[in-house]
Amino acid sequence: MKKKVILYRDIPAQERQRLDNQFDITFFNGINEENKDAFIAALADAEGLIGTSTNMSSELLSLAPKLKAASTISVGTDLYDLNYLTERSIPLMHTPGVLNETTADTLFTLIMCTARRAVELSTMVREGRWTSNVGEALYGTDVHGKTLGIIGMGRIGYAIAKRGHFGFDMKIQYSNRSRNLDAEKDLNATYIDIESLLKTSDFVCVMTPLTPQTERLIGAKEFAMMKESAIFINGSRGKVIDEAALVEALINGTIRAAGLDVFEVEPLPASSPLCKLDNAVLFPHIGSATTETRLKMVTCAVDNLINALNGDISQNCANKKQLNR
Ligand SMILES: NC(=O)C1=CN([C@@H]2O[C@H](COP(=O)(O)OP(=O)(O)OC[C@H]3O[C@@H](n4cnc5c(N)ncnc54)[C@H](OP(=O)(O)O)[C@@H]3O)[C@@H](O)[C@H]2O)C=CC1
Ligand SMILES: O=CC(=O)O
Repeated sequence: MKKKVILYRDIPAQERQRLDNQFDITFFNGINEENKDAFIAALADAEGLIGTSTNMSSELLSLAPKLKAASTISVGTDLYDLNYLTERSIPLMHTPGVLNETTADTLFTLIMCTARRAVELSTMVREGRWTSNVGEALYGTDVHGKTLGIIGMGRIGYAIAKRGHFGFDMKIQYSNRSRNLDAEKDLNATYIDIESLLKTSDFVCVMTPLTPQTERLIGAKEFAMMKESAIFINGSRGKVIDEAALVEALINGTIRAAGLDVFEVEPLPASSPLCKLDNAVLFPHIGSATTETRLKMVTCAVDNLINALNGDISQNCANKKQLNR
């Protein structure tokens, strides 16, 4: 008999077929108030879960007593209660690596758009407010030759730094809990403490995972440490920063601008004060959102689930160490 698996996000047909070949699939196109009861009912028999963008609390997961493996179509694992899964010896599979370059492209787009005020000035043109040559009040700031500080120099941080170093002749500095020797060797990156990084970087880019240690890592105190000319970029998770403090910093001129792909609440409500600020560039969490990369992520997540339900968690298991397997 095929194992019962819940697919809670629509995926391309060829990948769906691969799941159907192996498992008895119950499909939900996202979980919402209307289908939540049906989802909860399906959890009772599910041995596998695959999808993304739904908060999988321990409360919800406790309704899946037969669960053997979960596979998230993301590298970030923060939507799952990893400790709870580990207590139950359930592996959480994720998709590291396949999205590094695309996500770094997105983050570099935020760097360029904020520095050159691309969205603000494009809007000016579209609205017929371009009436004379752009003067000093609307000048941008250079990216090339500046100092890029990366908080969270992991796979994606490295790919962003690579663009800065090779493409824009930027000086790279970074802050992690441990050193990234590849970045130091390949990109001449300097390892410094977070406070020094905040004080001396022209661009501060956050790329850590969301964990209890990184929640609200950057708040009012940290924005105050940054240069007035600094541009702040967040591609990690919204809760890694204090969003209200960022709004204050942008309004008060504590820092120059911010480029954000992630928010405390997603989708970002249009009523957010961020939406009123010309010096904030806001993307709808599109770090990895290209056709090519999203397909690679789905393929990876499907492989991961098949492997995990066959007892192989050697690749891409987020809690492998904790499971001692
Ligand atoms: N916007 C988007 O669409 C996307 C967002 N993401 C987000 O990016 C995150 C990072 O992905 P990825 O690069 O693959 O992950 P990695 O694990 O490769 O990198 C994370 C880095 O953060 C560092 N880090 C962890 N905790 C801390 C801390 N407390 N203080 C300082 N540094 C810390 C780690 O180094 P060390 O352990 O030495 O501290 C590591 O270098 C994901 O978890 C996800 O949240 C990912 C993809 C797309
Ligand atoms: O935010 C995206 C991810 O893959 O994590």
